Amino acid sequence: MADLFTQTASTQLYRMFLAVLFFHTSEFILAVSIHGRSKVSLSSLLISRGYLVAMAFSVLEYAFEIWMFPDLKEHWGISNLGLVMVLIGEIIRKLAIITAGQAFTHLIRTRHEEQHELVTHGVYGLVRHPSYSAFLIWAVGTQVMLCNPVSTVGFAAVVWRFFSKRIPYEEYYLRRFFGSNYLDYAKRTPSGVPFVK
Ligand SMILES: C[S@@+](CC[C@H](N)C(=O)[O-])C[C@H]1O[C@@H](n2cnc3c(N)ncnc32)[C@H](O)[C@@H]1O
Repeated sequence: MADLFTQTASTQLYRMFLAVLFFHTSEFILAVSIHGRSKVSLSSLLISRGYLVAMAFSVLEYAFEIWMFPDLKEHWGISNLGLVMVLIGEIIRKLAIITAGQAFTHLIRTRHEEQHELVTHGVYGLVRHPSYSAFLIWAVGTQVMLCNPVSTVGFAAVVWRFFSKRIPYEEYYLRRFFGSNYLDYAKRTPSGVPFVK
């Protein structure tokens, strides 16, 4: 376990800690500034039990591998690629939240509210679900950054599965709210999540 205190481990784990802290804190601050403190709960930090289990697993994987296979963590090209993915994911996600503004709710709307307008500009002109594409890139990036092979595949599979179910549900309501406008938008704009139409 002394291996956990090497320069490599402290740099990689510190980057991971900063990435997670920045992601959730900025998510919460943005939600409060867009919707107001009274409408934002701790769930806006996007921390669920499943998420905590996945993060704990990734740290355990890291500890095990740096102990048993320390050379695996010395692939700095891969680790830095993960850092770039984390930064790209952050930027796209925040652009999506700011672009959608009031339309961006952490819980999927199932009732149409008068002020809810269809957003098709900015990053929403490139893909229909920019914040989900961004989260997928961010989450997988955290594991690439740690050079964690098992969690890289695991995070990709779990996050993809989550969005592959969430997108049809979310779009069912968007079609009800915006009718042919949403259908036209969906025809010309990809979902942004691989293999989800
Ligand atoms: C967590 S946000 C995610 C938005 C989008 N799926 C994304 O990945 O950027 C979910 C909320 O955004 C709303 N929403 C999603 N796409 C939208 C759009 N193009 N215009 C307006 N509201 C949208 C949904 O009604 C839902 O309440």
